Amino acid sequence: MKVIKSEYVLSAVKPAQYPDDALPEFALAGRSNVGKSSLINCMLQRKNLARTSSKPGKTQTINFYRINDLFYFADVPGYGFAKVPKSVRNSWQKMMETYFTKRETLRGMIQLVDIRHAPSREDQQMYQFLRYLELPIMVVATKVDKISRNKWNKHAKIVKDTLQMSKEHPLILFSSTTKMGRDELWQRLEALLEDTD
Ligand SMILES: Nc1nc2c(ncn2[C@@H]2O[C@H](COP(=O)(O)OP(=O)(O)OP(=O)(O)O)[C@@H](O)[C@H]2O)c(=O)[nH]1
Ligand SMILES: [Mg+2]
Repeated sequence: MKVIKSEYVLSAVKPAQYPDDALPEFALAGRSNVGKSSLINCMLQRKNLARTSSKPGKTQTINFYRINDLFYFADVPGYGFAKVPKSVRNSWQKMMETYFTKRETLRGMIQLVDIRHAPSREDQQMYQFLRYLELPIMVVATKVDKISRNKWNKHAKIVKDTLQMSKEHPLILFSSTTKMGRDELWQRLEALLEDTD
């Protein structure tokens, strides 16, 4: 996709605040610091449209980005971040559960895992939860630039096996640093946008 226009629209913590123009939407999911906001910037070739940080817990609201006036990316807070108080974590979790289950315009989910590590229990739970929603899922194994090429296949297999990934769902090896996987993810997203139009 040629990105002609990409803009931050708004941040929401509850459904009444979500954009209501009914454009299709793709949401990110993954633990804190895995690279969700970085992936959005990489896809849009924007350095700092979505705010990133080397410290986990940067994204704290659901942030909506509109692309080519055609669809949205929704950036979300990550899970598994121990350093915020439990009450805050619980409210994030509720906010996310509401968003994932109630958002009718969701056309697909991009679940990120870190290629370097076997998916955590929370990653596994998230994948199961997304399957239950019956939306298209793309699993993105990111930070591929951090391991050597001869380990990619082995690590990809660990991701697939640990998540018990369905053959329906693609695993895309990705790096926001080198842009590896960017074209493949765009192809998947474009196909989903065309599918149900
Ligand atoms: N080497 C490398 N670093 C990455 C990659 N993607 C993200 N990072 C780095 O990882 C850190 C976290 O990235 P973010 O995009 O802020 O992560 P996030 O998932 O949005 O985190 P939260 O908002 O806290 O949930 C930053 O320091 C990024 O520069 C990647 O593909 N390769
Ligand atoms: Mg973020």
